[in-house]
Amino acid sequence: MSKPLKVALLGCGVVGSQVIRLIHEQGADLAARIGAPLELAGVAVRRLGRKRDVEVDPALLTTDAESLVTRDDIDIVIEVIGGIEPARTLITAALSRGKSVVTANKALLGEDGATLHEAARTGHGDLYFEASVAGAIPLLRPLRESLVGDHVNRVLGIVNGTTNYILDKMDSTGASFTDALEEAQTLGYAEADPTADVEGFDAAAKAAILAGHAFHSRVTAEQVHREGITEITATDVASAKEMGYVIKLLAICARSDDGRSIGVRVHPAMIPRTHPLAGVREAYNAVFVEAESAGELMFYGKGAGGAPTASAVLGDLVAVARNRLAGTRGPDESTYASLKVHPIGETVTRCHVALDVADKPGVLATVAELFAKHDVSIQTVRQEGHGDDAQLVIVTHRATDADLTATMEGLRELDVVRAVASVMRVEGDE
Ligand SMILES: NC(=O)C1=CN([C@@H]2O[C@H](COP(=O)(O)OP(=O)(O)OC[C@H]3O[C@@H](n4cnc5c(N)ncnc54)[C@H](OP(=O)(O)O)[C@@H]3O)[C@@H](O)[C@H]2O)C=CC1
Ligand SMILES: N[C@@H](CC=O)C(=O)O
Repeated sequence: MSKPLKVALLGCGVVGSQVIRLIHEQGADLAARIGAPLELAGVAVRRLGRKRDVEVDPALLTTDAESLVTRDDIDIVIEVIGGIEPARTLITAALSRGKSVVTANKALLGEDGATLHEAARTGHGDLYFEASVAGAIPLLRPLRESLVGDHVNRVLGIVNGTTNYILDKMDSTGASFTDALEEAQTLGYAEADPTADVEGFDAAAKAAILAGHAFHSRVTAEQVHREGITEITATDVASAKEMGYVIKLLAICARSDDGRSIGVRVHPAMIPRTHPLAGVREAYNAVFVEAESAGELMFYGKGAGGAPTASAVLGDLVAVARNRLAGTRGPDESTYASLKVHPIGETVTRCHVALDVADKPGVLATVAELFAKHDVSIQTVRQEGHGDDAQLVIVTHRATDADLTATMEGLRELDVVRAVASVMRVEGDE
């Protein structure tokens, strides 16, 4: 057995406290799997004297994270503080000194992953971050390693537990968005300020990381088209249900038809109730990967929570510890092939639209003519109600988002259309 590897932990909150618990409870097993014991050498927090969810030796606690990560005797740094700063400065300081880093920080990787990967490359250390996307679900390592010889065409999934919980409650109980959000907050899924979840920022950061690994390209969260779920009403959810669909917040990363660029987007979409993603309930996550040779793969599990996320952190911890002992590094992510991210207008998608109209001759013809003018082909059209209260419900074939958007704008200006009652993308049944 080699001499102990010294670990510095930055953050002792929801995830950090569970990391400490696992290191303590499974110390002997981890040592056997690694070939050296792990020694927790310091824990950086914001406030001393706060009650923790795990017992921590007070002598290990410090508010001086910078001194901890730059200590010569530290081998591995685990960052579970979150946010951009000071996390970025601390991680780069550790990597540039040749330490290995494990992080769960999707916000930072989504905003500025390139800086971290470059620091890992020049410092000859490891940067592992399985926990940053979909918590406990092994997803990045399969993309980084198992599927690296294949050609991924699409990654499609539910990567935010809070929004999935809210949409699932709206679907199963008829709750309003506000009531479902309140329930998610009571259960501890959503933060007191749930903006990052409900506005899609969290999912967009994860989509950027996923797309980067699936397509070996550099993608930032800023390049991800993002729409949240705050505008979705109980009526939208109920009418989707009536038509055999369920609304989910999806992250979609897809190669363009000509293979020369990728589209990366996060938005609510209607999927058929028979689609496997429709069965993903509560705060669970699930991701489909479609690869040329492997075919369709589905990953499912807990995307959030202290213990599930700590499980992914521990997996990375063992991997970087083994690498250090073997004097090697994991895959180098700093030299990406560069597929460009195309703008949302070039993305090909389908649309469901409900129009309030009067039930009289010529209305359907005028509406159909507008779709044709913008090169959007209609797949199905159905009329509900009659007289002054009629509604045309139209589902399109695949068209570019630019053509669909121009069609929706045109519909709002047509005299025969009293209101565009709802517009939503449709995925999963082409
Ligand atoms: N919670 C989850 O389900 C998941 C979280 N993640 C990611 O894991 C990371 C951690 O999340 P989570 O554990 O929920 O966050 P918490 O807010 O629960 O914990 C953050 C910890 O960081 C400490 N901290 C904050 N600022 C500093 C600082 N400047 N110096 C030293 N310590 C500091 C806090 O100290 P103090 O306790 O004193 O305030 C706290 O212990 C984030 O990147 C998050 O996105 C990823 C997947 C799931
Ligand atoms: N807020 C996230 C948890 C961490 O990634 C979610 O709800 O999925």
